[in-house]
Amino acid sequence: MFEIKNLTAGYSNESSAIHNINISIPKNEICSIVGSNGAGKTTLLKSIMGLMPSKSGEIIFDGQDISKLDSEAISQLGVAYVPQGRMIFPYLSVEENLLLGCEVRKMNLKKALEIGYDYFPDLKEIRKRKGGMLSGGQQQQLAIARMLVIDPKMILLDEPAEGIQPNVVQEIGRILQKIALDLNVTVLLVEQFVSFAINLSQSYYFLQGGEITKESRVTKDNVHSIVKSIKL
Ligand SMILES: Nc1ncnc2c1ncn2[C@@H]1O[C@H](COP(=O)(O)OP(=O)(O)OP(=O)(O)O)[C@@H](O)[C@H]1O
Repeated sequence: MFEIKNLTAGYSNESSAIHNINISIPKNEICSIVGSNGAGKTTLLKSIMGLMPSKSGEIIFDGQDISKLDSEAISQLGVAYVPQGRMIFPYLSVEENLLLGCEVRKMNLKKALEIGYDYFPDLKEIRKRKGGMLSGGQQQQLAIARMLVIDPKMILLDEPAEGIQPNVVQEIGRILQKIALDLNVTVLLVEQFVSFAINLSQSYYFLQGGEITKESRVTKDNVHSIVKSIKL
């Protein structure tokens, strides 16, 4: 179980971008945080990842409070983060981008590439292409594959559907479900593309003005009513 308890964080002493956030995600499930521009989605992910200090609260990963750890220590524990914009290195090839992650974790390079290409076979076809020449969908696939090769326990994704064609988005969603199931990875994604995110997830939270205003498990029976009820 991944848990956030009463988390408050912000960019100045006077105000907070996220207030009193409580979230729990069972192991190997996919959870979405949906919210409009400025709701606090990126702030939440950065707080989890140790990229901005929290003011109060706890973040429990694998039974340990990680809220005071730095980002290096958090990634060593197995939490991987794909930021908005994906951070693909434009002058490196697809394969070089993939191998960069391995350097950090001292992985077996051949095995790491096999895992990446296994889940994203299209990337193998274009492995010599420079990162800057890829489409948005290919970049997102590469960013997720780069996380996979370092054998994460949890993946945080900031708006993975942004700027990507609907059919490619659906394909990425399908692969994320497979990754969570096959590799025992917990996935937390933040999104504005509500139907994509909710359909992919076992639970969701609605973030408005830095606070959670709605939350629920997602089932086959309630998925459509949840999607209809959220207006960004
Ligand atoms: N570096 C910063 N300094 C000061 N305030 C910031 C900073 N980054 C974000 N904010 C503010 O914090 C609040 C939450 O922003 P955040 O980027 O977390 O929202 P978001 O939901 O990710 O939005 P978007 O979908 O546009 O990326 C907003 O009011 C924003 O203006």
